Amino acid sequence: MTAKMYYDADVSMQPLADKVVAVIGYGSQAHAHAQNMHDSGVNVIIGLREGSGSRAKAEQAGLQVMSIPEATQAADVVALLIPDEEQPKVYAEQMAPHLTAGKTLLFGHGFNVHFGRITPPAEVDVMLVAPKGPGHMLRRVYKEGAGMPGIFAVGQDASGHARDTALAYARAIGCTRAGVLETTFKEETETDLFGEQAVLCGGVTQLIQSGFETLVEAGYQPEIAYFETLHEVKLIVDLIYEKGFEGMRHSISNTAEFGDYVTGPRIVNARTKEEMKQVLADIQSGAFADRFTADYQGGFSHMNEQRGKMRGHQLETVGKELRRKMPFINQEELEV
Ligand SMILES: NC(=O)C1=CN([C@@H]2O[C@H](COP(=O)(O)OP(=O)(O)OC[C@H]3O[C@@H](n4cnc5c(N)ncnc54)[C@H](OP(=O)(O)O)[C@@H]3O)[C@@H](O)[C@H]2O)C=CC1
Ligand SMILES: CC(=O)[C@](C)(O)C(=O)O
Ligand SMILES: [Mg+2]
Ligand SMILES: [Mg+2]
Repeated sequence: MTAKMYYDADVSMQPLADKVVAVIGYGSQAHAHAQNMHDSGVNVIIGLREGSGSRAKAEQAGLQVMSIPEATQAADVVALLIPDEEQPKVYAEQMAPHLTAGKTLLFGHGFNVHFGRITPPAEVDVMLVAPKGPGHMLRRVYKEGAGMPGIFAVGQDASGHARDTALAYARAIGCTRAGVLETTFKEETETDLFGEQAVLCGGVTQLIQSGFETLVEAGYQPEIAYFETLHEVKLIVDLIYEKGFEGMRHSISNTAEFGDYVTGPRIVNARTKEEMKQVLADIQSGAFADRFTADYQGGFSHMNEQRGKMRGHQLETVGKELRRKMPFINQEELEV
């Protein structure tokens, strides 16, 4: 192992002991950070916009809610956890005037600092703590007593002890239970964007959808196609997650393993990897960030078109019905 890994025993929560931490927002990451820190004994307050629909949910969780400027003013550490595209304006108008010397500004992703959309003042500590997974799962695994790996970076160390604050925060949200390591804003931003686009979100959904469509278009029953190309993904991935490729391949049949070696490289091939390199180049150059910002400024027309397209897809409608009959699958709406 070359990276220095940090676990619970390596990290003190002392840097947050007499501090107030404001979490700005109460969405996927924010509610998980806030509730995990609250359960870890940190003094957490929430900053929300006027008329926010999340106020009641945060208060129900026992958290004190304020306006964003008030929370920024009241806190020692301010975690900005609203959508990346919304951050620059909210930061400039409601937070920057209250970010006085000695405070800490913390991000869950390096996007806005790395791409120059937010430039914090020199007298504050600037850091990121990025859990490697969705916010709702960050909360779920914490409640189960487990943790989610995370990475942290110090962008600016005005106080001289920014690293200790970042590590304490990573521990408070449960990341040091699973393993934490140090990165830079650049490395976190580029690897996170690449991972979610090429593999985790874009890659996985396209692979599932193409497999499902291939079977259905060939006349097979959509329910079988759903079980085969979507439901079972989790079962296979759980084995990879627990035991790596070799452990997964130990569990599957020799027939499946042979087909895996023969067919895998036909589906994800040298062209795919070449394309992945282009995707990474677009991320590194800022071209993807510009495209994302432009779509946001145009009312997210591309994003909304894509959302609409998938909503009525057979993969989704059949899946919804099948999942309803599986009581062991969490049937509750996501908490926020
Ligand atoms: N989603 C994830 O799992 C991950 C996210 N991240 C990073 O975490 C950050 C937050 O992302 P995510 O959790 O997905 O965000 P969400 O989309 O879940 O954020 C929603 C929250 O942001 C608030 N909000 C939205 N717009 C505004 C605005 N203009 N003014 C004030 N509040 C606003 C909403 O307020 P209201 O409640 O009033 O509607 C809501 O509380 C990003 O930097 C992201 O890259 C990092 C790792 C994983
Ligand atoms: C969940 C997570 O890690 C992502 C995919 O990076 C994100 O939601 O931005
Ligand atoms: Mg991520
Ligand atoms: Mg991300």
